Amino acid sequence: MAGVHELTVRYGDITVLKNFSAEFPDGAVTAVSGRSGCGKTTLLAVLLGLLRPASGTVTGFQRPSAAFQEDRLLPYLTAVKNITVAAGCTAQAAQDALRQVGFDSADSEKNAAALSGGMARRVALVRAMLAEGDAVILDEPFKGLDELTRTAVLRFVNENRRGRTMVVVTHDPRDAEDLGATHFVRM
Ligand SMILES: Nc1ncnc2c1ncn2[C@@H]1O[C@H](COP(=O)(O)OP(=O)(O)OP(=O)(O)O)[C@@H](O)[C@H]1O
Repeated sequence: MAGVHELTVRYGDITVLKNFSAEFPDGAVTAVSGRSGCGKTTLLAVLLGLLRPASGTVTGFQRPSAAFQEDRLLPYLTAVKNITVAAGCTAQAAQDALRQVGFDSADSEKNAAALSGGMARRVALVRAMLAEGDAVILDEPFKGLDELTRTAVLRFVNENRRGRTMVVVTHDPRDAEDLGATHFVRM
């Protein structure tokens, strides 16, 4: 069972998480919710090993992949390259995946810096889903996507989860349901 135990996280003098514990069952989808600013993204950063807690332990999450709200793409690589470099897949696999989430071949060859916000979001999600690893961590994956695009992305995520443990931050109960969440963490 992956999880965090008695986690305390600080930014300077500000304590964001204090003795926080949660479980993320292996192979299940866990939806994480809570008011804005309560520390959801901070929790994800700890799960990914990007942020060191002041105290507490993290178990599981040996090789997680992630898509953050701000996408974190390499701006001067194409959409396809952003995926192949990080996920270690072929260009063909990246192109096929991008097509499934609504890209045409010209968009796939644009630099990330030239993509719209919703396109960059989709590249980041495809990258996270195609990456090898034992867990997938998604922060508000459908935020700002129109309904048709959301449907395509949702299908792509569900078809490419490969039974991995997934942690999804979302305010929307519909996201949790559509992703098949069976566990819920309220922060
Ligand atoms: N790098 C940082 N330096 C200082 N404070 C930070 C930093 N990152 C986040 N915080 C603060 O930590 C708190 C939790 O932020 P976090 O982004 O984890 O919240 P959240 O629950 O994900 O919010 P939202 O739902 O709005 O995305 C906030 O008060 C935020 O201002």
